[in-house]
This record gives sequence, structure tokens and C-alpha cells, in this order.
Amino acid sequence: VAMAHLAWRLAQRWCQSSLQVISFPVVQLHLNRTAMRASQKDFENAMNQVKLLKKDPGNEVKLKLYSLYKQATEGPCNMPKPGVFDLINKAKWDAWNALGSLPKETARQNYVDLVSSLSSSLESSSQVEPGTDRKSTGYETLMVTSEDGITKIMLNRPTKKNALNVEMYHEIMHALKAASKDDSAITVLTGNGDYYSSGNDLTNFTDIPPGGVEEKAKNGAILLREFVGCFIDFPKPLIAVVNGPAVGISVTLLGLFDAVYASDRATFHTPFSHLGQSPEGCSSYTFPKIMSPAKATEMLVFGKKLTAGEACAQGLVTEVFPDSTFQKEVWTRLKAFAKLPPNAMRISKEIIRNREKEKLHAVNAEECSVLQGRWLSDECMNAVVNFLSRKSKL
Ligand SMILES: CCCC/C=C/CC(=O)SCCNC(=O)CCNC(=O)[C@H](O)C(C)(C)COP(=O)(O)OP(=O)(O)OC[C@H]1O[C@@H](n2cnc3c(N)ncnc32)[C@H](O)[C@@H]1OP(=O)(O)O
Repeated sequence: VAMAHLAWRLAQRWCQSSLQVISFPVVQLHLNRTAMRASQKDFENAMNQVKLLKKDPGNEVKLKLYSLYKQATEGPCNMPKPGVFDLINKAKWDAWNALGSLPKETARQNYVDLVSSLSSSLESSSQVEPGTDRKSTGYETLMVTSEDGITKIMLNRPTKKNALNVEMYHEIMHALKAASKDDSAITVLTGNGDYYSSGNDLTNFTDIPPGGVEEKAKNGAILLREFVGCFIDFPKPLIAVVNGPAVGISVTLLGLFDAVYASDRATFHTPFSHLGQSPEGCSSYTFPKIMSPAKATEMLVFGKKLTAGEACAQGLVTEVFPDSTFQKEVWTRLKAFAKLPPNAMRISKEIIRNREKEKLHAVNAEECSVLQGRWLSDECMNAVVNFLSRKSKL
């Protein structure tokens, strides 16, 4: 028995050491290959992986990724140097230019390595809210699902408090157009994370096109008019599920929803004067009608922040729920609404909305035109610079 045991242990040790000898060079060979050259496929995979990162890796890393991407795809920096006041483009130019004549292949490899290190250190967005099939949405800034007769459009930039960047404006318009044609009975807008939305992404102001700030303001007004127009024209019952604080345009738009349900954690803030701006989302018309001109002035002109209870008392919010039971209670109610005959709901909404539609479009056009001017004002520019420098974005 002892001899057999010894033979067995020797055989085990031989196997282990042989495996080490055999496997080591194989792994080493593999590592050498990948360390030498990342394929175009690896590069594309890395680019896709970047889009899935849920946590923002920070400006420094983003600049590094940008510069390596440009170097890998275009070679050494070939852009004219941006002006000193074009801060964002200047930072990008500096980062790219600093790579000098680094070969494209090396830049590609460095990009792949950097993304790989980020993916392992940062949580990836494959861990999205349970029950959501991300692949089926195809959106970068939203999660859109459709079940139980409800299309849910969820703002999905929780690390930025669901601030609306330009891409998100476009994606919301796209999602609303799709929802207006799908077979759901009602559509819901809500936010992922602790905020409903912090309003317009103030970094939208930093990406200045070649035509300068005037062109930027003009494009902003065109985008805003089209965006708000989608809410005015939306044909089905549109419900806001306000899961947390709401700021700016995410508040003003509520006047165009058919019902607004809020958690008691939600607040409603339109700090337009503080930002040197003026009301949008048709709020200059809807708010005085909903809550009286004086109450609307307190919010839209003096920037008074309302609690959910106050917003409900003033008619902006339909009903408030305790945060602990908010999701359960609201979705139970919405599922019941969604079982009602969809055509009847659509026609009833049409009757209510049609009387106001022309007026709302006119108000929208006027608000956008006034805002276009405001965006060029010193008051607005100073407020945006203050926010961005507080957050070290400049
Ligand atoms: C083209 C159409 C234009 C339509 C115009 C609409 C007008 C408006 O909507 S005006 C309202 C604009 N919004 C604001 O003024 C809100 C600005 N944000 C804040 O005051 C605060 O961030 C907050 C009170 C919402 C939250 O403060 P808190 O201390 O809890 O969190 P932060 O650390 O500040 O935020 C986390 C993260 O998110 C970024 N962020 C939040 N809101 C915005 C925003 N509106 N624009 C850009 N970025 C935003 C913030 O910078 C932080 O990012 P980092 O982690 O990278 O620092």
C-alpha cells in the first residue's frame, strides 16, 4: 500500500511539473504575441468596450484615449492648433500633439491596453438595471424597454445626474418617435439613479463649432425647438415618473406631460436667472396656467426650488409617493392605466392637446429665440464658466 501511495504521489508531482513546463511557454508565447501587436479587431473591440464603461474614467484618461485613438487612426496630429479660449479642443489638441510621431501600431496597442486596464478597474455597464436588455435598446444615453403596454424611456447617465447632453436630446426624440408608433398604450419618462435629471448638460456649451459661439447658440435653439416640439406633438399619454431631484429643462417639460408622479425625495428647480438664462419647454405659458402667474414667477424668475409636496400643491405634480414604495405603487398604477383601450386614450389626449397645440408651438419658438440671445450674454457665459470651473472641467 505504501509503495502504491508513493508511486501515486510521484506521478502527481510529475504531472504537475510537466504541465508547468508545457503550459508556461504556451502562455508566454501568447502574451508575447498580444504584447507585440493588437489587431484591428482588438482595437474595434476596445472601442466598443469604452462605450460600455459605466463609470466616467475622468478627463485625463478620456484625453489619453482620445489622443491614442486619433494617433492610431490618423497618425501624428494634423489639426491646426485651436485658439486659447477654445479650451476643450485645445486640451484635445495638446494631448494628441504630445504623442509626436508615435507609430500607429503602438498607439493602437496602447489604446487596447489602456481600455483593458480600465475595464478591469471600472464597473462596466453590462451591470445595468435588472430586467433591461441593453442590446435591444441601441441607445447610448437611454434605456428603453417596452412591456405590459408601457414604453419606458429611462435617462441613463446616472453618474452625471442624467444631465442632457446633445446625444441624449437626439436619442430622446428618437425614442419618442418610436414610442408614438409602437404598440404600447402609454409612454413613461424616468431617470436611472438618484436624480430624475439635472437638466441641460452644461458642458454642451464648451464644444464650439468653427462658426463660433453665435453658430453654437443658433444650433442650440434649433435643437431645443425640435426637442420640445416632440413633447408638444406626442400623441399618447405621456407620464413622468420623477424618481429624484429635477432641474432646468427636465422640470419645465413637465408642463407638457399628461401626468407627473413624484417620489417625496424629488425636488423641482429652475435656476434660470442664476444661469443668465430664460424659461423653455413652454413653461412661460404652461406654468402660469398651472400654478398662477405669481407662483410661476417664484420658480422661473427667482429660481425657487419646490419640494415634491409643494409642486403637487401647485398642480405641477399629480401625486407624491413615499420614496420607499414609490416604484412599486407607481408601476402598479401605470400597468392598470396601460390596460385601458389605447385608441380611446389617444383620442381623449388629442382633444385636450389640440386646442393648445398651435399656441404651444408659437411659445416654443419664441422661448428658443429668446434663449438663443441669452446664451450669448455675459451673464450666461459667466454662470457656465463658474459651474465648469467649480467642477474642474476647464
Ligand atoms: C440645447 C438645449 C438647451 C436647453 C436648456 C435648458 C436649461 C437648463 O436645463 S438649465 C439647468 C442646467 N443645470 C444645472 O444648472 C445643474 C448643474 N448641476 C448642479 O448644480 C449639480 O451638479 C447638482 C445640484 C445637479 C448635483 O450636485 P451634486 O453635488 O450632488 O453632484 P455633482 O458632483 O455636482 O454631480 C455629479 C457629476 O455630474 C455632473 N453634472 C451634474 N449636473 C450636470 C449638468 N447639468 N451639466 C453637466 N454636468 C453635470 C457634475 O459635473 C459631476 O461630474 P463629475 O463627477 O465629472 O465632476
